Amino acid sequence: MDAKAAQRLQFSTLIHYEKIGRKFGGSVKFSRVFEEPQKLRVCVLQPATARPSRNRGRAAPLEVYCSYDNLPGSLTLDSGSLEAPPDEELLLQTRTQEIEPYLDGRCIYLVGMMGSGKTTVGKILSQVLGYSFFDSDALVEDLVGGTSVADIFKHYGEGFFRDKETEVLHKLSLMHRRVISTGGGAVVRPINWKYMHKGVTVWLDVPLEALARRIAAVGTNSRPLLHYEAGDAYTRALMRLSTLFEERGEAYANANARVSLENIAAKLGCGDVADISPITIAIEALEQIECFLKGEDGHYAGC
Ligand SMILES: Nc1ncnc2c1ncn2[C@@H]1O[C@H](COP(=O)(O)OP(=O)(O)O)[C@@H](O)[C@H]1O
Ligand SMILES: O=C(O)C1=C[C@@H](OP(=O)(O)O)[C@@H](O)[C@H](O)C1
Repeated sequence: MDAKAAQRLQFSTLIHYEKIGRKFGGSVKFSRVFEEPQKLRVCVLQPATARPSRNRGRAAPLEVYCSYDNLPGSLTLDSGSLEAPPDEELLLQTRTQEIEPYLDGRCIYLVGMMGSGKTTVGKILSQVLGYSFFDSDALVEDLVGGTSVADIFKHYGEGFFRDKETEVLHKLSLMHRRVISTGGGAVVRPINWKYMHKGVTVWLDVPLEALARRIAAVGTNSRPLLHYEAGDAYTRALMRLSTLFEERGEAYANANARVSLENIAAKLGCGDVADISPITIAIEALEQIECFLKGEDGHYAGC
């Protein structure tokens, strides 16, 4: 290492890292330009003593080690506190252990608009809870001899689909230890709420623009209610989702717990809800479920 570089490395203030924030996977950025950046090696470690906090987003101490390629060993340049994402998997498990006794085997029903992540988040929750996962759309398809949702709408109409959906929810209401991803429109029939309220209902509340982006990315083949509008895929999805949300917004609010991606983004200080991982959403769902369940027992924790 040349003398100039060595001198620089002695100043811990040399490195100004910008906080990692909620960019999952994280990165450390330097505001200084190093003369030979290609030779600089930076290693950021989370010491074993830094346990994931109950409070996501809280700063966890990280150690920053720097060395130059040609320097044997590494020279500790700086250590301090960076906002780093704690180990989300571990946090998910911790939160699960905390809520499971309160859940007492009750099913979890995820409700929300098409594309809100009910299936994605539902699978994570079922896995960590050791519950079985069911997708009510898939159960309706089975009930109609393996006919796809799109074909059921096409050949038999929406009313027929809704009847089958109610039948499926009735059957599920007699079961325990299941996480159920419901269809986006399951909330419109009051009878469905009677069945779903046998378990705990959770509304995944995602901004419509984010939903439209997701749906535009995967297409609308499996979602017949999005087939009608003209325009590009994003605009079509957004227009149709907006109309549906006007009709259903209030119905979603019947859920026992609400997981708002906008609220998560605000809590974690991340600008775009698209940066919120399904695991983070699952953790928030567990926290909101816990609030609801503790409230039921008279020990309201404050959500
Ligand atoms: N947190 C997330 N961030 C980004 N994309 C997501 C997230 N959750 C789900 N998705 C994607 O959005 C699409 C719809 O998700 P899905 O779980 O099928 O929603 P739903 O079951 O509510 O219709 C899928 O392509 C999925 O990969
Ligand atoms: O919002 C709706 O009315 C629907 C949502 C779909 O489920 P997902 O929310 O799983 O896409 C499916 O049940 C059907 O296409 C109708």
